[in-house]
Amino acid sequence: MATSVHQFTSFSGNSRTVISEKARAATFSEIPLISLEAEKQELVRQIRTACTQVGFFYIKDHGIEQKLVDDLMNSAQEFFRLPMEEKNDIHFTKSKQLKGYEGFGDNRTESERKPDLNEQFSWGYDKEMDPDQETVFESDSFLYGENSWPSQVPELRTAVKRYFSQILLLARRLMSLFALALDLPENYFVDMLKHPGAMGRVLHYLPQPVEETNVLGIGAHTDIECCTILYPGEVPALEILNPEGEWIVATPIPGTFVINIGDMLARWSNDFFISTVHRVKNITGQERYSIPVFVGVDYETVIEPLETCISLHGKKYPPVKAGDYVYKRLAYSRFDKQDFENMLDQVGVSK
Ligand SMILES: O=C(O)CCC(=O)C(=O)O
Ligand SMILES: [Fe+2]
Repeated sequence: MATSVHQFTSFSGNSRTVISEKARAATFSEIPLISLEAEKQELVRQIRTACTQVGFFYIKDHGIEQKLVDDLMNSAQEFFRLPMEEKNDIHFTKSKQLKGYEGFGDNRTESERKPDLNEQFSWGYDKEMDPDQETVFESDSFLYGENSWPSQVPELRTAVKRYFSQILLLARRLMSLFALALDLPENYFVDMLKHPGAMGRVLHYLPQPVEETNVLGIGAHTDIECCTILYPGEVPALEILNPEGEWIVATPIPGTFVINIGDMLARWSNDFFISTVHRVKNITGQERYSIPVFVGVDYETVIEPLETCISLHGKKYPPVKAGDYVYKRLAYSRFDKQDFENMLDQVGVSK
């Protein structure tokens, strides 16, 4: 049996053994590379294998132009270069939906709540950015609020809109493939992506000391929503925990996105799809930027293990409302215990 250096327990209560703090490079067979232009049945087969065995995969032939990514990266970098006081004008604590700027150490993603060595700019779904928008948009969720944009860099808003609108289309495409991979009707999840609880962010990581694991770009965690569509930039620093308990580096492959399953889809599929533990350890000596988009369903949706996935183990998770689940998780890593509880009271989410 492998010697454990560390035990990692995710928010869902699943526990994983880590056998070494040091990461090694991944081979392609460990993190599959999937072409979205593959023949449909074959594509669904590859997606099912990736989601049930790895929880992470690269996609190519996705149709998103690199220019949209570059424009967003450039304007976000311009924002990050602003003086701290100006960035703090849109500090996330001023937004009920926790959108806007988060400084170094504001976020404590890891279960032991060590501060993350990154700053970030976040936005949420807005129907103006959605090419497939419903004409009627009705929701009682407070999470669909205004985004916080920096007045100093107006092009950031334009670049986000252009990028996010294309990513939303890709998100619906991926979610229909996930439905097929779970033997559900193709539109099963897409019908719950009418005004999806999707959020995007640009992250800026500083280089960190080579063998320091006490401070990480992002501490070990699993993602909250159904899946994440990540543009990982060019700097290799994203590490994923493989079934043997080793950290392996998901090296960026030009022209691809990294897709991973999050806890919402793991819960929905009763852990048939794996929400894989990952972290960012930037020991390259270079600054790093990445753009994850977290794809969640309409915030009103109740998520409960699917009948098609409960035969072996029964239902492993109680039902949760998507918006409550997301908010609780976001607030948990951003506030201390007392403030966290006050925030939940204020927005009416049960503890
Ligand atoms: O920056 C990355 O590569 C990953 C970011 C991440 O894991 C997250 O924001 O949840
Ligand atoms: Fe993540």
